[in-house]
Amino acid sequence: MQFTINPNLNLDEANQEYVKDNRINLVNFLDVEQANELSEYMQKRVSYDQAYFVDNQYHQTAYEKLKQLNMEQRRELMTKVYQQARDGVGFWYGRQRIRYDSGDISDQFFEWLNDDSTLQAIRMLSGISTIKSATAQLTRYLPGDFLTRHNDVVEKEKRRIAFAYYLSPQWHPDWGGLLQFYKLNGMPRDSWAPFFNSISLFDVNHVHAVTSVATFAPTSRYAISGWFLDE
Ligand SMILES: O=C(O)CCC(=O)C(=O)O
Ligand SMILES: [Fe+2]
Repeated sequence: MQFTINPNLNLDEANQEYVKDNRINLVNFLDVEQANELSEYMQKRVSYDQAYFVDNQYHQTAYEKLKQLNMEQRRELMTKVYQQARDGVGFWYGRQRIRYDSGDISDQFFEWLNDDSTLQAIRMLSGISTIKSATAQLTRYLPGDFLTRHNDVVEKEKRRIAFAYYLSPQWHPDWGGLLQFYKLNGMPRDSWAPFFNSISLFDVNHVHAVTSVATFAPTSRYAISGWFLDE
C-alpha cells in the first residue's frame, strides 16, 4: 500500500506551529482508508510483547507467556512494576517490532516513513534539514497500561523528533492514554489525546508521559511510534 499524507496539510503553516514550541499535533494525518487498514491490522493481526521495567531493567515478554503466570506470580510481578512506577520510572504496555521485509502493512508503512518524500515533509515541517531516517514500533496500551514521565533523548541513536501516530477508532479523552507534557521542573502542562488518525510530533527533549488508560476504557490505545533520526 502507498500511504499519502492529507493533501490539505500545509507544511509551511505546520512549520510555523512546530517552531513555536518544537511540537505539533496533526489531525487527519493519512487518508482515512489507509488509517482504517492500519488500525484493523494493529487490532487483529499483531501479537504484542509486554514491555515493562522491574529490578531497574527493561524487560520484554510475549503477552501469551505472561498470561501463563499464576495469580501469585502475577501479583509479585505487578507489585514490582507498580513500585518502580511509584518511584518515577515505570512502564507497562504492549509493543511489537515492525518486521522488515515481511511484506505486511506495518512493514509498508515503515518503508513509506523512510521514503525521501516523507522524510522531506518532516524536514519541512520541523525545519530540521538533517533528518535522515525513521524508526518505528507498534504499541498497544490495554486498560491500566502506562508510561511514566521521561524524555526520549538517546544520544547514540541521534533521535531528534519523536512521533506517535494514533490508530484507536473514536478515542474519548476520559479514557486516559493521554500524551501528557511537563515542564522541566516536573509540573504538568497540556496533553494531547490519541485521536484516530492524528499524529504527535515533538522534540525528544520534551518531558512527557502516556497517562494510564482508564480501567473502564472499552478499547485499547493503539499507536505506531518512533523517532526521526539524524542518521
Ligand atoms: O504513544 C505516545 O503517545 C508516546 C509514546 C512515548 O512517549 C514513547 O514510546 O517514548
Ligand atoms: Fe517517549
